[in-house]
Amino acid sequence: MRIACVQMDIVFGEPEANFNQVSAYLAEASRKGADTIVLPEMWNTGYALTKLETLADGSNRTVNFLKEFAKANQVNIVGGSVSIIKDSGFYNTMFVVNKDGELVSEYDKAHRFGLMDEHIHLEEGNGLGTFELEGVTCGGVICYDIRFPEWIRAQALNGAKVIFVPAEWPEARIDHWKILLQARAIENQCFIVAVNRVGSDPKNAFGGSSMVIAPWGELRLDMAMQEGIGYADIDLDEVEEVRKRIPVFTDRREALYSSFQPSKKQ
Ligand SMILES: O=C(O)CCC(=O)C(=O)O
Repeated sequence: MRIACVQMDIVFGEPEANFNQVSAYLAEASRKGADTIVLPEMWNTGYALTKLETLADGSNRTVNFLKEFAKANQVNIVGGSVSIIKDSGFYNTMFVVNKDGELVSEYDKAHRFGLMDEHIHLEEGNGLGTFELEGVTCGGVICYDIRFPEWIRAQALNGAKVIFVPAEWPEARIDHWKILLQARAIENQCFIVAVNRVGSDPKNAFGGSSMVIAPWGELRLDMAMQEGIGYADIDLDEVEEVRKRIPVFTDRREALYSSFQPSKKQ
C-alpha cells in the first residue's frame, strides 16, 4: 500500500482556501501513484472554534468532495478531520472514503483536548473508528486520542493493522508526539500513519513530524518540518511477522488486568 501524507499549513478560519489547498494536494498525490492519501486534523477551519457556527461543515460538503475525488481517481482518502455540525452540536470528525467513493468510516474525536478549548466548543465521540480498506482492517484516532493507550489497544484488539492519526499537534510538545506514536506502534505491533500540520495559528505553532512507523517501531517516513507530501510503501505482512516473533496478543492477560480495576470513589 503506497501511503501519501499531506503535511500542510492550514489557513485559520478560511474553509475555501483550505479546500483549494487540499484539492491540489490530492491531485498531486494521486498523480504520483498513492493508494491512500492522509490529511491532517481540522483542515477545513483550523482551530477557529469560536467561529464554528458559521464555518463548520453542516452540508455534507466534505464527504461529497472526498467521495467524488476518491472515485474519479481510484484512491482511498483518510480525510484527516474536519469541523462539522450535527444535530447535537459541533464535532471534530474523520471521514474515510475508499477507491469506489464509498464512505467507510465517520469517527468523531473521542477525547477532547482542554488546552485547546475543545471541551468548551466540541462534542465528544463514542464510536471506535475501525474500518476496512481493501480487505485490511484499519483504525483511526485523532491527535490527543494517542495519549490514551487503552483506546488504541481497543482498535488493535478489533483487528486494526494500520492506525491513522491526523493531528494539529503543537511544536512545544512534539517530543511527546514522536514518543507516544512510536510506543503505540510497538505495543500494538501495527503500522501507525500520523499526519500533523505545519505553520501556526493565533495561539500555537505546530510541529510537523508526520511519520509512518512500522510494527517493529522503525520510522519509514519522518517529514520533520517540511511542508508538502511524504510517501511510504507499507507491507502488511510485517504485522503478522512481528506478532509471531513476540506474541503480545496471545500473552495478554485480560482477566488479570481487570481484576485490578480500581473501585469507584463514593
Ligand atoms: O496532547 C497534546 O499535547 C496535543 C493534543 C492536541 O493538540 C489536539 O488534540 O488537538
